[in-house]
Amino acid sequence: MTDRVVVAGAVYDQGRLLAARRSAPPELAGRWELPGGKVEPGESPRDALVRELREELGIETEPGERVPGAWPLGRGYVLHVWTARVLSGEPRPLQDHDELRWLTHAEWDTVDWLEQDVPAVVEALRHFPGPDAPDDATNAARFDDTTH
Ligand SMILES: Nc1nc2c([nH]c(=O)n2[C@H]2C[C@H](O)[C@@H](COP(=O)(O)OP(=O)(O)OP(=O)(O)O)O2)c(=O)[nH]1
Repeated sequence: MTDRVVVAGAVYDQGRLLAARRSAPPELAGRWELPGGKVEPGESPRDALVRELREELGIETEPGERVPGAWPLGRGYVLHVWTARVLSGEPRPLQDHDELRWLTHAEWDTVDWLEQDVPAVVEALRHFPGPDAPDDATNAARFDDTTH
């Protein structure tokens, strides 16, 4: 049986990556992750990501490129990561999280990531625009060209 996909966002803004601290379940609470959730049957990963980021953080986002890789989470789940830029809203920990933090590249390892997220975050950092990127729209268009 194929693993069920958990899609997570490497949400970036001004060269920083958004990290979210889980508030549940107890075995994951206090650890940091890339926000997202399970892809529902019949749903595209991009649609799932937009939905999860809206539900959990109250933001509207545009997914960019799929970060290459697939990270096993155990119990029949696998983590896929997409870059995503914020279109509107200020992220707030509405559901599943109790703290959010914007991290610069240099700060990426200053939070206690879930172990399985570490390789995903490292890979994501190689794929999201740094602070010197020309502008978000240009990057989003470039990513769209290369991902499908
Ligand atoms: N969202 C997310 N989940 C992760 C990451 N790393 C990781 O091990 N997980 C695990 C935690 C959860 O067991 C599972 C995702 O479940 P979730 O609770 O976020 O998904 P969901 O919003 O769809 O939840 P639900 O419908 O089951 O309540 O994957 C990550 O970076 N992001």
